[in-house]
Amino acid sequence: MARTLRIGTRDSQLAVWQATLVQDLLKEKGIASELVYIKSEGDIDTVTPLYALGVQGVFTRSLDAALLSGRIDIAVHSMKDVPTQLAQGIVENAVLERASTKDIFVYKTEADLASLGYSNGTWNDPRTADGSRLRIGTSSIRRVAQWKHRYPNTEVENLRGNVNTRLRKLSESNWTGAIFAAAGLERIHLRPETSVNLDWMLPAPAQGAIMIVCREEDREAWELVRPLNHPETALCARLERDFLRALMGGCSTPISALARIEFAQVHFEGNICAPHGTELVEIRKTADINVSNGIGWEAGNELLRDERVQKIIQSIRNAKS
Ligand SMILES: NCc1[nH]cc(CCC(=O)O)c1CC(=O)O
Repeated sequence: MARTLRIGTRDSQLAVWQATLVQDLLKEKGIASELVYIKSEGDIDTVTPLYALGVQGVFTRSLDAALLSGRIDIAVHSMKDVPTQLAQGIVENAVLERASTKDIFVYKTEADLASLGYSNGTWNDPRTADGSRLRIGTSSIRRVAQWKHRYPNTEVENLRGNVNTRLRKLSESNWTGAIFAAAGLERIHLRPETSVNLDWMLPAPAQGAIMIVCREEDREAWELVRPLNHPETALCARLERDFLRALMGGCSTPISALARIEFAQVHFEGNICAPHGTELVEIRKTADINVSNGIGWEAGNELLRDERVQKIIQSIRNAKS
C-alpha cells in the first residue's frame, strides 16, 4: 500500500516536534507520511489572552478545515487545546502515551522561590510564604485562579505566545516567575534549571497528551493510525474531559482535572475555581479500571449539585455577559 499520510500541524516548535513524533511512530510501522504546516488563529493573534479570543478551538479550527477540505489526512494536537466537542465529521483517531501532566513554575531567583514558601524540594504551607507582593506571568485563567487561591497577594501579567516567546518575555521581565506546562518545555528541551513542579496545582484536562484526529469517513487513515493509541492515556484524558464537559466545557473556565491509573485502579481528581481564586472546590474519586467509565462525568455532576460550585459558575457567566 503506497498511501503517504499528510499530517497537518501548526508551525510552532512544539507542534512540529509533536507531529514529527507521530511521523516517526508511523514510520516504525512502515507507514510513510509528510508534514503540512497550517497556521491557527491562536498563532496569528499572539497578544489577546486566550480566554478573550472568545471562541473555542483557536488552535484547532484551521486544522479542522484543512482535514474536511482534504488538504491533510490527519491532524496532531496538544489534546488540552482540543474542544471537548469535535467538529462535525472529525473523529478521535489515537491518543499517544502521555508525557508529564504537571504545570511548572519557572522562577527568576532562588530568593523568589523561597518567598513562596518552597524549600528543600517541598511546597510548605503557603502561610509560611513571606507575604511579599508577587508578580507572575500567565494568560491561563485556570492557572491564575489556582495560583491566587494559594497566593492572594499576586499581580498577574498577561503572557501569551508560543513557549519560546513566553520564556523570552519572562527573562526580560522583573516578575517573580511564570507558569508553563512541563510537557511543552520538556519535549523541546527548553525546561530551565530554574523551575519546579507545581505539585499543588491540578493541570488542564488532557494536559501532556497528544491527540490525532482524522475524517470520520476515512477508514483507511483511521486503521493506519489506530495502533498508535495508548488506551490508558486515552481513558484518563477522556475522563478528565468528561468532567470538563459536565461542568461547562470551554477552554476559558478555571476547571482542572487529573486521572491516573495505578494497580488497575483509576484515581481521579478535579476542581473548579472562582476566577480570582476566592473559592476552590475539589473532588476525588477512585474506581477499578473496568468500572471507571463514568467517573469523570459523575464527578462533574456531583460538583454541579454543590451550592458553592453553582455560585462559581454563576459568577463566571456574569463576568462574560
Ligand atoms: N495552551 C497552549 C499549550 N497547549 C499545550 C501546551 C503544552 C503541552 C501540553 O500541555 O500538552 C501548551 C503550552 C502551555 O500550556 O504552557
